[in-house]
Amino acid sequence: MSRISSARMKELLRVYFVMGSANCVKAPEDTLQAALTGGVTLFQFREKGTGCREGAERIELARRLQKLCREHNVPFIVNDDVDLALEIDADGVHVGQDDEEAGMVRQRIGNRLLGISAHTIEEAVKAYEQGADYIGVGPIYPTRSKDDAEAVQGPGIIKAMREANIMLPIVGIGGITAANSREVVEAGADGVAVISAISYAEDVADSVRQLHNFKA
Ligand SMILES: Cc1ncc(COP(=O)(O)OP(=O)(O)O)c(N)n1
Ligand SMILES: Cc1ncsc1CCOP(=O)(O)O
Ligand SMILES: [Mg+2]
Repeated sequence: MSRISSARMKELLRVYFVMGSANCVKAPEDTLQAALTGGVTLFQFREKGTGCREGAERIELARRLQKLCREHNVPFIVNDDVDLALEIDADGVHVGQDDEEAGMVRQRIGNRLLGISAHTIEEAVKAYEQGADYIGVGPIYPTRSKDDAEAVQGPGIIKAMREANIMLPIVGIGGITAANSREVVEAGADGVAVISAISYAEDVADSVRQLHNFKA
């Protein structure tokens, strides 16, 4: 299998659900099942934070969520943990600036999907050189889901990246809801990555459907 095309990656980024057990009101399997029914296009297993699963329990949870994604043909991305991604044969990995060096991650994962967090134009250029298939840019708006998040930048950072000729697929993240997703895409993002607007929604499937409405 060769590297994913930029066009296909952009389609997958449309509504990207990021989740771990710390983000769920119900069982993570139930939350993900509802989100898949609603039409998420990509999923990231981000098992961190208070009370998160560890060791064998973490791997078993990853496998159960991966199975659900496979049943819906939705690629399964692992946050931070390259060893776990390789162990369970995940579809890809997402790493940030403080994680394992992204160029090394690219070598380790072959043609699997690689997402890299970028907060500046310089980091976006470097992510391209390191072999990113997409960059995650944020927090765009204030978020309660990441204690160590960088400063909020607004959609303007995505516009600035596009004006600087960053052509990589971009997903905005941080505080994104159905009410503000359109301005993120209008700034140049190909899609939105979301934790709480999906995982804490009263009707999870419907929250995903609403997040799809940023384009006609
Ligand atoms: C799609 C997407 N974009 C950005 C991030 C943040 O990654 P990182 O900066 O490594 O922070 P953690 O998520 O690991 O706490 C992401 N996870 N996904
Ligand atoms: C993982 C991550 N990276 C930047 S902001 C963020 C948290 C996004 O969560 P929410 O969609 O609940 O604001
Ligand atoms: Mg990380």
